Amino acid sequence: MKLQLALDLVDIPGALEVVKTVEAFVDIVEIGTPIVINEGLHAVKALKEAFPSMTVLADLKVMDAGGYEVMKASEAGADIITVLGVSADSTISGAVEEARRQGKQVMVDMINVKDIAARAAEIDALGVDYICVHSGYDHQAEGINSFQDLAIIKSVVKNAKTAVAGGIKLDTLPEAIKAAPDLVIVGGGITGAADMAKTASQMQELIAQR
Ligand SMILES: O=C([C@H](O)CO)[C@H](O)[C@H](O)COP(=O)(O)O
Repeated sequence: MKLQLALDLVDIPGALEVVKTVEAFVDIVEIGTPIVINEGLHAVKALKEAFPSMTVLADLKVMDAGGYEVMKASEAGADIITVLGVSADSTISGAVEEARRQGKQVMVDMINVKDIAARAAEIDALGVDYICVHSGYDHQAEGINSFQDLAIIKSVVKNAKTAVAGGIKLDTLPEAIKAAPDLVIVGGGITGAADMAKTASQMQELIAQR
């Protein structure tokens, strides 16, 4: 099981500063959607240039033109690009085809998918690399988490790796770990901690103990 740090509410210098602090304790760094909106794919490029050996995920939440957007993110240095599970099969397949051409990976974000089991099975058959259940900021504000959805996708997904995201903190991480995803994604649970490195290191310890 791997740990992904999601960077959302920072600018490029702020993102690089956080990664410098926690790089020893995270496996993947995500340039989150808010950063992409504020800074564009320059943020992906800056992170990859500063940390060339780090796996970088661009959280573009692609909804259309999957092939083109995966191509642009790949050119900027992204290793993994997110596409929405609610988008058309052709968008997801286009993203997968382009990712294969570029030697990159596609993560499908299941945010707002109504029938998680049925859609996860369909998406798994499209050859994506990761399927991620995600309680976004708006759902988190309503008190919704994704732990139950994680158990559901674990029961239907045969090929893709599974991931979980959305409001995970040090105290709720054990619940996520229990369902054995391949990847746990944490944003504010690390970036909002008083000691980011200590928190990320404690998270890795919990993951190692499973
Ligand atoms: O994808 C995210 C969100 O939709 C904002 O774009 C976050 O990166 C994801 O939820 C992880 O961050 P936390 O919820 O703060 O752990």
